[in-house]
Parts: sequence; structure tokens; C-alpha cells
Amino acid sequence: MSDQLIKICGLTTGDTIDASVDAGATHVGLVHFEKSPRHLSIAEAAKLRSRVPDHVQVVLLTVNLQPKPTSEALQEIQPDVLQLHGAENPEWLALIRQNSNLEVWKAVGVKDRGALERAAKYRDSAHRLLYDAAAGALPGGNGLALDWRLLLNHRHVLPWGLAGGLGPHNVADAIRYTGAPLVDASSGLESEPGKKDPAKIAAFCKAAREARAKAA
Ligand SMILES: O=C(O)c1ccccc1NCC(=O)[C@H](O)[C@H](O)COP(=O)(O)O
Repeated sequence: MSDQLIKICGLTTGDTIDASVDAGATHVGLVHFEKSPRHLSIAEAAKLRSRVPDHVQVVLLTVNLQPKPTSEALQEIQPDVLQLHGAENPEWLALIRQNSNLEVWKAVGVKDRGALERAAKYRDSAHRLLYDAAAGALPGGNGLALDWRLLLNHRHVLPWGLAGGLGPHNVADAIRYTGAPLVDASSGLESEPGKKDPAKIAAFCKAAREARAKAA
């Protein structure tokens, strides 16, 4: 049994939610950010959420969303995790934690070691840091990889995950090289922006699990 955490992000349909669950994903990500090709309205996200079995965690992803719409989204969608992918500060995360039982993750764009050091400011407010490539056309979901060498010998202050440009072709190398306890992929599992491919989802989960088993 593998303890590799695997998040499939930016799911938009019931069949790809099912494909992710069947493939052994531990987390499924729903994006609520209008500029994204993977954007879901609150009603759409709530409908997809209802199909996810209890053993898989639902991650709702927002970007600089204000408090009122955030609490509306949380109430309707009832995610397990809120992933903040914008410029949200530690005080904002702390406020969410005060007002909910949610797990809160902070995504951090990493272009140099300084970005990793600065992320330590979330040590008392986030449950997990998700290291992603620095923002491109979108704050995330750009298919861009960060330089994995930056993570070598980094002293992590929190549980963490690796995102950015991952897919079936490189996730095993990413786990071997960085030891990432959680891997997250979106555009590398698509046939076109916003359309996940069930075969790529299955191949990604299999490669991640096998790499973890070999590393153990
Ligand atoms: O996926 C999006 O469209 C998105 C939009 C705005 C902010 C974040 C977004 N995705 C966040 C994720 O968690 C992605 O899985 C992560 O950035 C990796 O994406 P990719 O490089 O495409 O695998």
C-alpha cells in the first residue's frame, strides 16, 4: 500500500472525477476562478463534490477571493481542503482557520530559493505548502515546472506538495528527485485546456504510486 498523496486538479466533469477516484487519487481539485479554463461555478462544484467518496479529499481552489464569496463557496461546496493560489497573506489564512475546520493549503510560486524561504511566513497559518512554478498566464495550471533542484536540502517547515508541469512522463522522476509526499497535476493530464484525459490520469497515478513504492 502506497502512502503517496496524489492530487488531480482542475476536474470539470463527473467522468473524470470517477476516473481519478478509480485511479487512486487521494485528492481531487475543483477550481473556482473565472479566468481559468477549468473554472466551475459554485453550483457546478457542489454537484461534482457530491460524487466524491469519503476516502478522497476534495480541494477547492480560489485566487484572492474575498471573505463573503469565500464563505458562500465553502458553505455550498463543503470541501475538505481550501487551496489558496493568489497573494493571500498569513492573516487571511488564520482567519479562515478560526472560522472553519478546513485544512488550508497555500500555493507558492517558486522561482528561486528566496521564494522558499519567504514561504516560511505561513508556518503558523497553513496546514500544507504547495510549491508550484511562478505564475504564468494564470496563477497556476500553466504546465510550467519549477526547478526541482531548489528543493534539494530545503528544510520544510510544513507538510508540502509539488506541482507544476507534472504528468505521467515525469512524475516518477519528480518523486525520486525531490521526495515530494504529495504530487499535483492539471494541464499535463489534459487533451485540451480544461479537458482531462482519463488514460493520462490513470497513468499519472500509477507512475506516482510505483515511484513511491520503489523509494520506500
Ligand atoms: O488550474 C487552473 O486553471 C488554475 C488557475 C488558477 C490558479 C491555480 C490553478 N491551478 C492550480 C493547481 O493546483 C494546479 O494543479 C497546479 O498549478 C499545477 O498545474 P499544472 O502545471 O498545469 O499541472
